[in-house]
Amino acid sequence: MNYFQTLFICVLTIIGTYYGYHNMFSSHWEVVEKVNKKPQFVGEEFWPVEATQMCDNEDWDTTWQSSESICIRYVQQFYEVRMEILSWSPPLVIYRDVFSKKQVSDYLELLKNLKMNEQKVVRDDGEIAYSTYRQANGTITPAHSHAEAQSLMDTATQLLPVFDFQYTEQISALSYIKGGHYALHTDFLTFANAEDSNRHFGEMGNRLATFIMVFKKAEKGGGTLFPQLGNVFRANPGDAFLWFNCNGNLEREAKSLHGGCPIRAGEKIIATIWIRIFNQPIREMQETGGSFHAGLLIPENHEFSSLQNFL
Ligand SMILES: O=C(O)CCC(=O)C(=O)O
Ligand SMILES: [Fe+2]
Repeated sequence: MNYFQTLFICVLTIIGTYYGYHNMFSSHWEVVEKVNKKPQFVGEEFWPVEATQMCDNEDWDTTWQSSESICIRYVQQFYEVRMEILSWSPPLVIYRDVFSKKQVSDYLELLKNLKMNEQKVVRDDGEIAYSTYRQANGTITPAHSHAEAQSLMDTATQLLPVFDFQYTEQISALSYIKGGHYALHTDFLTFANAEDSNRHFGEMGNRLATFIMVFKKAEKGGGTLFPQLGNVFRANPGDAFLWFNCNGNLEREAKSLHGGCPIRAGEKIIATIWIRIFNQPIREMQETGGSFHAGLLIPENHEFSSLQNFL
Protein backbone atom coordinates (compact mmCIF):
# COMPACT_ATOMS: atom_id res chain seq x y z
CA MET A 1 0.00 0.00 0.00
CA ASN A 2 1.51 3.29 -1.00
CA TYR A 3 1.33 6.50 0.99
CA PHE A 4 -1.79 7.82 -0.81
CA GLN A 5 -3.70 4.57 -0.37
CA THR A 6 -2.91 4.55 3.34
CA LEU A 7 -3.98 8.18 3.69
CA PHE A 8 -7.23 7.46 1.81
CA ILE A 9 -8.12 4.53 4.09
CA CYS A 10 -7.28 6.62 7.17
CA VAL A 11 -9.55 9.44 6.02
CA LEU A 12 -12.40 6.95 5.29
CA THR A 13 -11.96 5.39 8.74
CA ILE A 14 -12.06 8.81 10.45
CA ILE A 15 -15.20 9.84 8.53
CA GLY A 16 -16.88 6.47 9.16
CA THR A 17 -16.05 6.55 12.86
CA TYR A 18 -17.35 10.12 13.15
CA TYR A 19 -20.68 9.27 11.51
CA GLY A 20 -20.94 6.05 13.50
CA TYR A 21 -20.52 7.91 16.78
CA HIS A 22 -22.63 10.78 15.68
CA ASN A 23 -25.52 8.47 14.82
CA MET A 24 -25.07 6.55 18.00
CA PHE A 25 -25.16 9.72 20.04
CA SER A 26 -27.99 11.37 18.20
CA SER A 27 -30.24 8.31 18.49
CA HIS A 28 -29.16 7.99 22.11
CA TRP A 29 -30.11 11.60 22.79
CA GLU A 30 -33.45 11.12 21.11
CA VAL A 31 -34.25 8.33 23.55
CA VAL A 32 -33.11 10.42 26.50
CA GLU A 33 -35.21 13.34 25.27
CA LYS A 34 -38.32 11.17 25.01
CA VAL A 35 -37.87 9.60 28.41
CA ASN A 36 -37.13 12.90 30.16
CA LYS A 37 -39.72 14.97 28.27
CA LYS A 38 -40.91 17.51 30.77
CA PRO A 39 -44.64 17.07 31.46
CA GLN A 40 -46.66 20.10 30.45
CA PHE A 41 -48.90 19.86 33.48
CA VAL A 42 -49.05 17.96 36.74
CA GLY A 43 -50.94 14.69 36.22
CA GLU A 44 -50.30 14.55 32.45
CA GLU A 45 -49.42 10.86 32.86
CA PHE A 46 -53.12 10.11 33.48
CA TRP A 47 -54.07 11.43 30.04
CA PRO A 48 -53.87 9.14 26.98
CA VAL A 49 -52.16 11.08 24.18
CA GLU A 50 -55.23 10.72 21.91
CA ALA A 51 -57.39 12.34 24.60
CA THR A 52 -55.21 15.46 24.99
CA GLN A 53 -54.92 15.65 21.22
CA MET A 54 -58.68 15.72 20.97
CA CYS A 55 -58.87 18.30 23.77
CA ASP A 56 -56.36 20.58 22.04
CA ASN A 57 -57.60 20.14 18.49
CA GLU A 58 -58.71 23.60 17.41
CA ASP A 59 -61.34 22.04 15.14
CA TRP A 60 -63.08 20.66 18.21
CA ASP A 61 -62.54 23.83 20.16
CA THR A 62 -65.92 25.16 19.19
CA THR A 63 -69.23 23.48 19.79
CA TRP A 64 -71.48 22.34 16.99
CA GLN A 65 -69.02 20.05 15.34
CA SER A 66 -70.84 16.75 15.47
CA SER A 67 -72.91 15.85 12.42
CA GLU A 68 -75.61 14.29 14.62
CA SER A 69 -76.00 17.45 16.71
CA ILE A 70 -79.25 19.29 16.40
CA CYS A 71 -80.73 22.35 18.07
CA ILE A 72 -84.14 22.36 19.60
CA ARG A 73 -86.06 25.37 20.80
CA TYR A 74 -89.15 25.21 23.00
CA VAL A 75 -91.10 27.42 25.34
CA GLN A 76 -91.58 26.28 28.89
CA GLN A 77 -93.30 28.37 31.56
CA PHE A 78 -92.92 31.47 29.34
CA TYR A 79 -89.16 30.92 28.91
CA GLU A 80 -87.55 29.86 25.70
CA VAL A 81 -85.25 26.88 26.15
CA ARG A 82 -82.47 26.39 23.58
CA MET A 83 -80.95 22.98 23.66
CA GLU A 84 -78.16 21.43 21.59
CA ILE A 85 -78.14 17.66 21.49
CA LEU A 86 -74.62 16.31 21.08
CA SER A 87 -75.69 12.74 21.78
CA TRP A 88 -79.20 11.28 21.91
CA SER A 89 -78.54 8.06 23.76
CA PRO A 90 -77.03 8.27 26.25
CA PRO A 91 -77.98 11.96 26.36
CA LEU A 92 -75.34 14.68 26.24
CA VAL A 93 -76.95 18.09 25.87
CA ILE A 94 -75.99 21.74 26.18
CA TYR A 95 -78.53 24.32 27.31
CA ARG A 96 -77.69 27.78 25.97
CA ASP A 97 -78.01 30.98 28.00
CA VAL A 98 -79.88 29.38 30.87
CA PHE A 99 -78.49 31.76 33.47
CA SER A 100 -78.65 35.55 33.25
CA LYS A 101 -75.55 37.74 33.28
CA LYS A 102 -76.53 38.80 36.80
CA GLN A 103 -76.79 35.20 38.04
CA VAL A 104 -73.33 34.51 36.56
CA SER A 105 -71.69 37.61 38.05
CA ASP A 106 -73.40 37.20 41.45
CA TYR A 107 -72.20 33.61 41.72
CA LEU A 108 -68.63 34.56 40.69
CA GLU A 109 -68.71 37.29 43.34
CA LEU A 110 -69.84 34.75 45.93
CA LEU A 111 -66.95 32.45 45.03
CA LYS A 112 -64.48 35.32 45.44
CA ASN A 113 -65.56 35.57 49.06
CA LEU A 114 -65.38 31.84 49.76
CA LYS A 115 -62.25 29.79 50.20
CA MET A 116 -61.66 27.31 47.38
CA ASN A 117 -59.79 24.17 48.46
CA GLU A 118 -57.70 21.65 46.58
CA GLN A 119 -60.02 18.87 45.46
CA LYS A 120 -59.83 15.17 46.25
CA VAL A 121 -60.93 12.27 44.07
CA VAL A 122 -62.56 8.90 44.75
CA ARG A 123 -59.93 6.29 43.89
CA ASP A 124 -60.61 2.90 42.28
CA ASP A 125 -60.47 1.25 45.70
CA GLY A 126 -63.22 3.59 46.90
CA GLU A 127 -60.93 5.72 49.08
CA ILE A 128 -61.24 9.50 48.86
CA ALA A 129 -57.80 11.11 48.60
CA TYR A 130 -55.77 13.93 47.08
CA SER A 131 -54.49 13.00 43.64
CA THR A 132 -52.95 14.71 40.66
CA TYR A 133 -55.65 12.91 38.66
CA ARG A 134 -57.54 16.13 39.23
CA GLN A 135 -55.96 19.58 39.59
CA ALA A 136 -58.64 22.00 40.67
CA ASN A 137 -59.86 24.05 43.59
CA GLY A 138 -63.41 23.97 44.75
CA THR A 139 -66.03 24.57 47.38
CA ILE A 140 -69.62 23.63 48.18
CA THR A 141 -72.19 26.42 47.96
CA PRO A 142 -75.38 25.16 49.63
CA ALA A 143 -78.49 26.82 48.23
CA HIS A 144 -79.95 27.28 51.73
CA SER A 145 -76.88 29.31 52.78
CA HIS A 146 -76.41 31.49 49.69
CA ALA A 147 -79.09 33.36 47.74
CA GLU A 148 -76.80 33.28 44.66
CA ALA A 149 -76.79 29.47 44.74
CA GLN A 150 -80.52 29.26 45.48
CA SER A 151 -81.18 31.32 42.37
CA LEU A 152 -79.23 28.79 40.26
CA MET A 153 -81.11 25.92 41.86
CA ASP A 154 -84.46 27.61 41.09
CA THR A 155 -83.54 28.07 37.43
CA ALA A 156 -82.30 24.47 37.13
CA THR A 157 -85.52 23.18 38.73
CA GLN A 158 -87.60 25.14 36.26
CA LEU A 159 -85.47 24.07 33.28
CA LEU A 160 -85.61 20.34 34.07
CA PRO A 161 -89.04 19.26 35.35
CA VAL A 162 -88.13 15.59 34.68
CA PHE A 163 -85.91 15.68 37.77
CA ASP A 164 -86.70 16.15 41.44
CA PHE A 165 -84.11 18.61 42.73
CA GLN A 166 -84.83 17.60 46.33
CA TYR A 167 -82.78 14.53 45.46
CA THR A 168 -79.57 16.26 44.39
CA GLU A 169 -76.25 17.13 45.96
CA GLN A 170 -75.43 20.65 47.00
CA ILE A 171 -73.97 22.86 44.30
CA SER A 172 -70.26 22.19 44.01
CA ALA A 173 -68.05 24.90 42.45
CA LEU A 174 -64.75 24.20 40.70
CA SER A 175 -62.02 26.51 39.47
CA TYR A 176 -59.28 25.30 37.14
CA ILE A 177 -56.32 27.52 36.32
CA LYS A 178 -53.54 26.93 33.75
CA GLY A 179 -52.43 23.29 34.04
CA GLY A 180 -55.66 22.36 35.84
CA HIS A 181 -57.58 19.32 34.57
CA TYR A 182 -59.67 16.35 35.58
CA ALA A 183 -58.52 13.11 33.88
CA LEU A 184 -61.05 10.66 32.41
CA HIS A 185 -63.53 9.21 34.92
CA THR A 186 -67.21 8.48 35.45
CA ASP A 187 -69.36 10.24 38.04
CA PHE A 188 -71.12 6.99 38.97
CA LEU A 189 -69.17 6.14 42.11
CA THR A 190 -68.30 2.77 43.55
CA PHE A 191 -67.05 2.32 47.08
CA ALA A 192 -65.03 -0.63 48.29
CA ASN A 193 -67.31 -1.61 51.16
CA ALA A 194 -71.05 -1.63 51.78
CA GLU A 195 -70.72 0.68 54.78
CA ASP A 196 -69.12 3.51 52.76
CA SER A 197 -71.51 2.92 49.91
CA ASN A 198 -74.47 3.12 52.25
CA ARG A 199 -73.11 6.27 53.91
CA HIS A 200 -72.84 8.01 50.53
CA PHE A 201 -75.84 6.62 48.69
CA GLY A 202 -78.22 5.28 51.35
CA GLU A 203 -80.41 8.39 51.31
CA MET A 204 -80.55 9.33 47.65
CA GLY A 205 -78.82 6.64 45.58
CA ASN A 206 -75.89 6.99 43.19
CA ARG A 207 -75.45 9.82 40.66
CA LEU A 208 -78.05 9.44 37.95
CA ALA A 209 -77.11 12.55 35.98
CA THR A 210 -74.67 15.47 36.09
CA PHE A 211 -75.79 19.05 35.46
CA ILE A 212 -72.88 21.50 35.04
CA MET A 213 -73.29 25.28 34.96
CA VAL A 214 -70.60 27.39 33.31
CA PHE A 215 -69.42 30.69 34.82
CA LYS A 216 -66.07 31.27 33.17
CA LYS A 217 -64.52 29.78 30.05
CA ALA A 218 -60.75 29.26 29.77
CA GLU A 219 -58.98 31.30 27.12
CA LYS A 220 -57.47 28.14 25.69
CA GLY A 221 -58.23 24.49 26.48
CA GLY A 222 -60.54 23.39 29.29
CA GLY A 223 -63.22 21.70 27.22
CA THR A 224 -65.18 18.75 28.54
CA LEU A 225 -64.26 15.56 26.71
CA PHE A 226 -66.47 12.49 26.15
CA PRO A 227 -64.20 10.11 24.20
CA GLN A 228 -66.85 7.40 23.81
CA LEU A 229 -69.41 9.88 22.52
CA GLY A 230 -66.79 11.41 20.20
CA ASN A 231 -67.27 14.88 21.60
CA VAL A 232 -65.39 17.67 23.28
CA PHE A 233 -67.00 21.03 23.78
CA ARG A 234 -66.46 24.36 25.53
CA ALA A 235 -69.69 25.92 26.70
CA ASN A 236 -69.97 29.64 27.47
CA PRO A 237 -70.74 31.44 30.72
CA GLY A 238 -74.49 31.21 31.33
CA ASP A 239 -74.75 27.83 29.54
CA ALA A 240 -75.24 24.49 31.24
CA PHE A 241 -74.75 20.91 30.13
CA LEU A 242 -76.20 17.59 31.21
CA TRP A 243 -75.47 13.90 30.78
CA PHE A 244 -76.44 10.59 32.37
CA ASN A 245 -74.14 8.41 34.48
CA CYS A 246 -76.56 5.45 34.72
CA ASN A 247 -78.57 3.43 32.23
CA GLY A 248 -82.21 2.38 32.67
CA ASN A 249 -81.13 -0.52 34.93
CA LEU A 250 -79.37 2.02 37.14
CA GLU A 251 -75.98 0.54 36.30
CA ARG A 252 -72.95 2.61 35.33
CA GLU A 253 -73.35 4.10 31.83
CA ALA A 254 -70.03 3.13 30.20
CA LYS A 255 -70.33 5.88 27.59
CA SER A 256 -70.46 8.54 30.31
CA LEU A 257 -66.64 8.45 30.60
CA HIS A 258 -65.49 12.08 30.55
CA GLY A 259 -62.76 14.46 31.63
CA GLY A 260 -62.04 18.14 32.11
CA CYS A 261 -59.41 18.97 29.46
CA PRO A 262 -56.18 20.66 30.58
CA ILE A 263 -56.38 24.44 30.77
CA ARG A 264 -53.77 25.96 28.46
CA ALA A 265 -54.54 29.62 29.29
CA GLY A 266 -56.96 31.49 31.52
CA GLU A 267 -59.37 30.06 34.08
CA LYS A 268 -62.46 27.85 33.90
CA ILE A 269 -65.13 28.09 36.58
CA ILE A 270 -68.04 25.66 36.68
CA ALA A 271 -70.51 24.43 39.28
CA THR A 272 -72.13 21.01 39.37
CA ILE A 273 -75.43 19.67 40.61
CA TRP A 274 -75.36 15.89 40.81
CA ILE A 275 -78.83 14.45 40.41
CA ARG A 276 -79.31 11.28 42.43
CA ILE A 277 -81.23 8.15 41.50
CA PHE A 278 -84.03 8.15 44.09
CA ASN A 279 -87.44 9.61 43.28
CA GLN A 280 -86.59 10.83 39.79
CA PRO A 281 -89.64 11.17 37.50
CA ILE A 282 -87.50 10.51 34.39
CA ARG A 283 -86.98 6.92 35.56
CA GLU A 284 -90.69 6.22 35.16
CA MET A 285 -90.52 7.58 31.61
CA GLN A 286 -87.63 5.34 30.52
CA GLU A 287 -89.07 2.10 29.18
CA THR A 288 -85.90 0.08 28.53
CA GLY A 289 -82.97 -0.96 30.66
CA GLY A 290 -80.62 0.45 28.02
CA SER A 291 -79.18 3.96 27.84
CA PHE A 292 -81.48 6.89 28.62
CA HIS A 293 -82.71 8.91 25.65
CA ALA A 294 -82.52 12.70 25.25
CA GLY A 295 -86.07 12.68 23.87
CA LEU A 296 -87.26 12.30 27.46
CA LEU A 297 -85.89 15.75 28.27
CA ILE A 298 -87.96 17.49 25.59
CA PRO A 299 -91.59 18.41 26.26
CA GLU A 300 -94.05 17.08 23.69
CA ASN A 301 -95.16 20.39 22.15
CA HIS A 302 -91.93 22.03 21.16
CA GLU A 303 -91.04 24.17 18.21
CA PHE A 304 -88.37 22.21 16.38
CA SER A 305 -85.49 23.81 14.50
CA SER A 306 -82.80 21.47 13.30
CA LEU A 307 -79.23 22.29 12.30
CA GLN A 308 -79.31 25.82 13.48
CA ASN A 309 -76.42 27.23 15.44
CA PHE A 310 -77.52 29.27 18.42
CA LEU A 311 -74.14 30.89 19.02
O1 LIG B 1 -64.34 20.06 34.22
C1 LIG B 1 -65.18 19.48 33.57
O2 LIG B 1 -65.50 19.87 32.45
C2 LIG B 1 -65.83 18.22 34.10
C3 LIG B 1 -65.88 18.16 35.60
C4 LIG B 1 -66.25 16.82 36.09
O3 LIG B 1 -66.28 15.88 35.35
C5 LIG B 1 -66.58 16.58 37.50
O4 LIG B 1 -66.46 17.49 38.32
O5 LIG B 1 -66.98 15.44 37.83
FE1 LIG C 1 -67.10 14.16 36.28
